[in-house]
Amino acid sequence: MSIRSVTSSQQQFGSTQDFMDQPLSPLEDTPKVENSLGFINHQQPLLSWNSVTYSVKVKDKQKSSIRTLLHGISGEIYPGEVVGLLGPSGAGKTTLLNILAGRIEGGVLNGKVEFRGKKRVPGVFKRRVAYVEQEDIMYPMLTVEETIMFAAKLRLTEKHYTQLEKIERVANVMQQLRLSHVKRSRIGDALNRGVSGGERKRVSIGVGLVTDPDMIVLDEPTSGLDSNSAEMVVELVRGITRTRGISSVMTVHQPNANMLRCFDRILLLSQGRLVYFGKTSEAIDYFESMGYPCPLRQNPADFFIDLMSLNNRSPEDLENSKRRIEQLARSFHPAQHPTAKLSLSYGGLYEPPFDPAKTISAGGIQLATESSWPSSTSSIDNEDMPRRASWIYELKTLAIRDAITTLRHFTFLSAVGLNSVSVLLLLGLLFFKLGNEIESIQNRIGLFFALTLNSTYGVMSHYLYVYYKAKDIMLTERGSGSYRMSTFYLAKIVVYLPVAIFSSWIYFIGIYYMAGLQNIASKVFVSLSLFTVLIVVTLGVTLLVGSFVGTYDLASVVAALIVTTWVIFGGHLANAGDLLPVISWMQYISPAFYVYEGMVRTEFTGLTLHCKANNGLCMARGDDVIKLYKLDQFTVGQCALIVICMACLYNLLAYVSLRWKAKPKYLWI
Ligand SMILES: Nc1ncnc2c1ncn2[C@@H]1O[C@H](COP(=O)(O)OP(=O)(O)OP(=O)(O)O)[C@@H](O)[C@H]1O
Repeated sequence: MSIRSVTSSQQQFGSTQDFMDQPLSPLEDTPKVENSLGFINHQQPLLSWNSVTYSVKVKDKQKSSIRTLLHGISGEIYPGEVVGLLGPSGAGKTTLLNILAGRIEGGVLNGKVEFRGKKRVPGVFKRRVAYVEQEDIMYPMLTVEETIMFAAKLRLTEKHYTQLEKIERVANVMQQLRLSHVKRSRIGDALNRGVSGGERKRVSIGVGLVTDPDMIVLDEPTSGLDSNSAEMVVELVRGITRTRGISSVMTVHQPNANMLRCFDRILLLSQGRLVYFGKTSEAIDYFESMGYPCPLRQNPADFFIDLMSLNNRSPEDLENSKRRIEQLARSFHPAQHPTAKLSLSYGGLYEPPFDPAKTISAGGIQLATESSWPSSTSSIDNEDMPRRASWIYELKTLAIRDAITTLRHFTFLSAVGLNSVSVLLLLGLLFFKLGNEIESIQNRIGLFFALTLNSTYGVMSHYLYVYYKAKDIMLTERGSGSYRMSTFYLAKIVVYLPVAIFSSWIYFIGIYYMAGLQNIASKVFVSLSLFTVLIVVTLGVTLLVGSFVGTYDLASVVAALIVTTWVIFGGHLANAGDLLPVISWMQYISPAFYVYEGMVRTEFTGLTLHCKANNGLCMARGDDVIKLYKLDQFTVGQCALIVICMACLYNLLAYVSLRWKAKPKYLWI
């Protein structure tokens, strides 16, 4: 019988026997490889945690106090085992999960967590654990296959894995997660149709799995999924856990009975306290022995969560539920509880780690084959092992990924293209054939102002948007140590800059010739170069703003303020030499000022203007215009040098700021 033919509402259990007697899902038919290691009791836990206590400072009505979110939680997880963390909302499931995954920030953490019986070494542990976040944060423009392949390229070193091995590994992961049929489909997002929610979640798992971890940690992998997709995700995790001999731990809000049966053990939390940690199959009997029998035909998970929840319906109910939770938390002692020590008992035997020499099929799916699944890297994962791919390989991989995502980003490219064409037409027609009359002075100056304005506003608004899209993914990937910040930053520059420059050159060159500015190669070159350096400065400032401002909305406001200040002090709106000393310094920190002055000087130098009427205001030489507008404070060479320095400075600051801000500050015990 297919598991999908039984919905959660149809599956009701009243006793341990009912609960365990239900037909197995196809994945539970996974053949058991003969155990050479003996019973699970002989195994060392992969991860163990002892008396974990976690507190944070909370501010309430101007008063700050310490709130303890976890109270002395202990436990362990063995290879081949799936543990579910259950509890009502706010019980501390995610907090505990993050501590186990080494991803907790802030607060005070006490206790002991050991990986393979030793204190965790952050660099090594990060590589051995795949953390699957609740949100599926991936590039929507990449296909399923590309997403997993880029993860493999970034996290499997060239030294230990050939390209062919990576390709085989990706194919295997897709096969295991039943993604092969959608491998060429894009991930998608709210605006672009992509794979389904369940498939997207499985891709997230695949991204972690492709690195061959010892443990998968999943935060609410079923949230937002329909019950069929949710069951499938949990079953697949269970199948993979078994066949590879890894460990899986996940938080699940309200698992239905089928999902619950996928957990070998469950850890029940209430108000940050351990209420039960033991075999799933024995939980009903345990609570019955405590005086809380599971009502007939109720989903055991719902029953457990009801037991652990505060009941706010009346003050009396609240008191009773508090007393119950207190009693349950006090009564449960892992050391005295046999099931908490026994660990995996699936079929009574431990299924050893995945044997690549065997082909294992589960639920009709071939899970792995000898030729295609290299052995775990655990044995070679020591301190001397290169942590990552080489710098240049990493840069190349990130740049290719950025190029693909940028070129497939239709909205972004349309906005950039539309901006180029509309600016070209608007400014080109507005300043068409300026001529050399005296009236053309204002138009020429206005044109250079408009060009600096657009290159700053346009670049900042477009690239801030794409950068924030990539930032969330970067933070997630940096959390698992996928790559260096230097390669991430340079890849962005390598990809964004040509797009920004090329799209800006289109209108700059078009407008230059439409307006009939001085057609001397050296002048065109100098103005175009100044304009280009301004784009580099703007991109640096954009990334700088993006690095220290948390949200895109706020960053847009900050960016607009910066560009407005640049433009106000850019030398066009107010005569550069006539500003009050108290604010005149601001023009010197505005790159637009130097670029504007440099371009105006280049254009007006050597320009002869024709006077129609001799009314005393006639300036026959462009050089006189430069003096009149006090745009002669710096030579063109000095202007160029200053903006080049600014381009280097802002990009360096952006890199340093990004590196500092995006560095995960996790607590380790
Ligand atoms: N950094 C923090 N500062 C203050 N309170 C926090 C912090 N982190 C978590 N909490 C609080 O601790 C409690 C446990 O949070 P946690 O997210 O671990 O619960 P949960 O069991 O995963 O809940 P849910 O199922 O709703 O996600 C919650 O009440 C939460 O508001």
